[in-house]
Amino acid sequence: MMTFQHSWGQQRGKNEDENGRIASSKASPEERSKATGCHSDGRRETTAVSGRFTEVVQSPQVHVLSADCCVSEYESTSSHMDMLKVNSLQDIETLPLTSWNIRQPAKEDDSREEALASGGLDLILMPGLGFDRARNRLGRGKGFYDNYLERCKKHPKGKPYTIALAFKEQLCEKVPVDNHDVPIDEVLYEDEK
Ligand SMILES: Nc1nc2c(c(=O)[nH]1)N(C=O)[C@@H](CNc1ccc(C(=O)N[C@@H](CCC(=O)O)C(=O)O)cc1)CN2
Ligand SMILES: Nc1ncnc2c1ncn2[C@@H]1O[C@H](COP(=O)(O)OP(=O)(O)OP(=O)(O)O)[C@@H](O)[C@H]1O
Repeated sequence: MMTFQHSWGQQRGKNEDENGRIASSKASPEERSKATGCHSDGRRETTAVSGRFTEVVQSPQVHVLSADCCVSEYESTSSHMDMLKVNSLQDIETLPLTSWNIRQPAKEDDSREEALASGGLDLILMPGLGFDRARNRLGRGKGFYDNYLERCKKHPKGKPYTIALAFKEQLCEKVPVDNHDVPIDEVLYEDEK
């Protein structure tokens, strides 16, 4: 089983501030991977889900956290993405695959609640091609997540906490970012060895 035992978190070291930020490139995902030295060929990408948690206290000793889970639904012709509620693991596993091999509800499936039309989100597990120590994220270059986080900030719940799970191939020296890029709150990564 894969474990993510290390983290780059909120407390930045002295070399982990935003000094090194450089302009965003308009490069393709392949060019972006090459330029940053991080490698993700789609076979090792951690999954993307988001959730809203409810604490159910069963007894003073037992706390159960229940979560409403959502998956992304992106529009390939724009930078618009929604987060739609899923009902179970089996529900996720039976969603249709897009041309990018991402499972998401079909366009005509209007039965699902959108997170920002209801209670908002507590947490997003962020996908990405690569991540650096300043917790910058290299995405697929369409701005889906940065735009979605902007929308979250306008919701009463505010911006959800963001965590990325990174395989070692996805750890980069420096990810190119611009003013729109929202740093990840915490990057959990596996052993770099
Ligand atoms: N698991 C997972 N879900 C995710 C993402 C992700 O990276 N991983 N996304 C993270 O954002 C969003 C989907 N990102 C996408 C980004 C670009 C294109 C796209 O249509 N690309 C162009 C080609 C671009 C190029 O190669 O230059 C195309 O296919 O025409 C599709 C989806 C939402 N859900
Ligand atoms: N909130 C925003 N408002 C306006 N433009 C934005 C916003 N977020 C990103 N952009 C623009 O969208 C383009 C793509 O952004 P970027 O390269 O950061 O995408 P990405 O994070 O890699 O993509 P994705 O989230 O889809 O994986 C850039 O030109 C960026 O300036």
